[in-house]
Amino acid sequence: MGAGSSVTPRDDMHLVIVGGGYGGSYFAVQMIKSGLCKVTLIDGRDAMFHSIGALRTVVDEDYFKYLCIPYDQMVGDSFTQGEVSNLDTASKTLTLKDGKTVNYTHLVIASGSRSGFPSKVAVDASTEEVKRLYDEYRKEVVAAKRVLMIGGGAVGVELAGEIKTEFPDKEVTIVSSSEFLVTTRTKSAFQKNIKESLRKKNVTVILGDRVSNLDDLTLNKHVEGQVVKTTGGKELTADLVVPCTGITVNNQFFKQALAGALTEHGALEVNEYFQVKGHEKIYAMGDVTNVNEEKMAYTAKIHADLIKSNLLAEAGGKTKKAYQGARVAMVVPVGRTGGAGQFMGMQLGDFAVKMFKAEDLFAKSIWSDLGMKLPQ
Ligand SMILES: Cc1cc2nc3c(=O)[nH]c(=O)nc-3n(C[C@H](O)[C@H](O)[C@H](O)COP(=O)(O)OP(=O)(O)OC[C@H]3O[C@@H](n4cnc5c(N)ncnc54)[C@H](O)[C@@H]3O)c2cc1C
Repeated sequence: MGAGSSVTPRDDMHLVIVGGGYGGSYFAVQMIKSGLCKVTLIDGRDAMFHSIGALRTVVDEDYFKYLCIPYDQMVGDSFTQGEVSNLDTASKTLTLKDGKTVNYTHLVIASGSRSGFPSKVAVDASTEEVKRLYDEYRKEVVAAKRVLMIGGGAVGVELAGEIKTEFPDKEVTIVSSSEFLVTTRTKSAFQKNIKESLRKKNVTVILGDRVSNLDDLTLNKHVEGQVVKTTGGKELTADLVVPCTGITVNNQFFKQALAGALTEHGALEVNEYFQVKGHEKIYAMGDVTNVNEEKMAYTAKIHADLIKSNLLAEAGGKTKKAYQGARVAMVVPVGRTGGAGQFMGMQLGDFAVKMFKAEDLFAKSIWSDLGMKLPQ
């Protein structure tokens, strides 16, 4: 039992968490600390991928040491490595790709989302593989004089900023079909600030125009002089074209079993306690849910805190709390020197963004939240 805890351990409870991203890892650490029950964290990787730092690693080899947070050091024997391939809700069994099975009494689905490299990596990519991927990709970036991002969400903007900060002589362009950068959930002052931040770095931004010859392009590889065409009639030349076009829910293993709770986008419908529709003992958190808010590590952690306190409340016969939603906190670095942010109704400029996030991309706080010592 956790030190100083008044929780009565439940020997009949086995809490299994699928997905050790920002939500699942933090939740596992907290639940182990609580001493309530046996906890198993399952992930296909050997280490949590700190995706917030992924784009810095594209230009800075040194950042790699913060990128992969080893599960064995984080949760010890409570970790099982393997990609979950099936869920059977009748027998309460998960099957892993290697055939191994894990039974649960309570299940938390925190399998998150995927997006193209270099913002995320495969569910089964080892730390060694992740290092190799970024080392190789850095060479593609170094070789390209002209880099073009397809998509002006947070990933397109941040990657443009990282490349321009490290390599000011490269031509960097963002093409976005949306008229908004990052997300429509931000105020016009944020839009103005982020555009100004990109302008100061000499990033070319084309909004409200769509790449029309995607199928003809070689993506994520240095190919001298590719012509990127847009529906607005532009022809742009780039030596590296990077897709930065949004996220897809990781739902393969529960698609069938939880078909009745899937939204049209494949996310899981949850109630105000994060219980999956129609399943009292199955919870979901983070990017995999249909909660109508920005998909963020920050909100995944708030979901985790709520599920934890409700499991403890339930065990102690106390009243559960309903989710009240999270306020938008959007801080987008444009390289390590600044960017734009919107936080608790305030607009943040270069200095605040640099101090709050841009310098270390939350490496210190993420490692520390997981009870880990930051590598030197
Ligand atoms: C470049 C970038 C910058 C970002 N910056 C910020 C930021 O500054 N602040 C912020 O709050 N958010 C930020 N985000 C968003 C944030 O990363 C996501 O919202 C967050 O990762 C969601 O956390 P999660 O726990 O739901 O899932 P994830 O972090 O996606 O983790 C899911 C985990 O599940 C595992 N998994 C999936 N399927 C299976 C399976 N079948 N079997 C076993 N394991 C499985 C995966 O391996 C992974 O470890 C950023 C994202 C990117 C890409």
